[in-house]
Amino acid sequence: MDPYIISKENNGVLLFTINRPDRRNAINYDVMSGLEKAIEMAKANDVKVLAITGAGSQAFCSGGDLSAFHRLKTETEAYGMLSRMASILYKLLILPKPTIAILNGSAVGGGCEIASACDFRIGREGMKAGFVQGNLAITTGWGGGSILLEKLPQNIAMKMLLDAKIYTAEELKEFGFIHHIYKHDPIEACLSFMKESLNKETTVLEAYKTLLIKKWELLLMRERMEEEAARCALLWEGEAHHNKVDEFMNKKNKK
Ligand SMILES: CC[C@@H](C(=O)O)C(=O)SCCNC(=O)CCNC(=O)[C@H](O)C(C)(C)COP(=O)(O)OP(=O)(O)OC[C@H]1O[C@@H](n2cnc3c(N)ncnc32)[C@H](O)[C@@H]1OP(=O)(O)O
Repeated sequence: MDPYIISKENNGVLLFTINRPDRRNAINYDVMSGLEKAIEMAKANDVKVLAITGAGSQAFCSGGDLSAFHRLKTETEAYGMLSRMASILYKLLILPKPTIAILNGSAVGGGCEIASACDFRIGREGMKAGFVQGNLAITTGWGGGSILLEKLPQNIAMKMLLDAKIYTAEELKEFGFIHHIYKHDPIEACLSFMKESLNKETTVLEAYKTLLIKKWELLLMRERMEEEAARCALLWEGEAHHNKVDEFMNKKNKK
């Protein structure tokens, strides 16, 4: 099974689907490459919006693939992976087209970071999400913490990061993390949410996105996301983190 699917939907929507439902759409290096490719493809003239979702109905994305990344032990090893994804999420943040995350199911850890890098987030009724990194004795490491602090009121963003809790769709909507809760088909929901924008000329969409990109540049987002990756890498090599990941792996192996 391909780890990701890139498809052209109606009305100029390019859809990137993380296709690892049996791993709850966890991110490995193949998915990272796929996302990078989709971001490049979204720059084409016939693409108006880039949408990101996960395969199946259980998860949008469960963050970094703990099986694949478990072998990264040192700060340097972890930094290579974290910094690569932070650079991809920065490219997503500054894509000159509107972007939307369709949260078809749970979004945890790095899954929330990917969603945060998109301009809009819609969630399926009953979905849950949370920045759970703190429970693994690390922080956000893909730049998503810095993004969240700019997109949500500071007190709400800090509470979400510090508490590392999982929230319901209703709570997430109240926080302003998701902008709409849908009930049925995810693609239909995306097309409906983006309907008015999709009617506009690509040049108009790009021009507005350029205003936003200027803001991200002034806020030094690239530098801040890189620093976030570096700080997370430092915590990554700590014993506390490795113990927490071992707990997750042992639970999984005992099943
Ligand atoms: C590394 C980057 C870092 C960052 O910078 O942000 C992070 O992303 S840290 C966060 C890492 N993610 C997690 O801690 C989440 C772990 N997963 C879960 O909490 C749950 O799986 C879920 C996402 C809430 C879904 O729960 P549920 O629907 O009950 O499914 P299962 O737990 O039974 O999982 C099914 C299957 O998938 C495997 N799985 C799930 N998440 C991951 C993952 N992140 N990496 C690798 N594998 C994952 C899980 O082990 C099960 O496998 P099997 O037992 O073999 O079926």
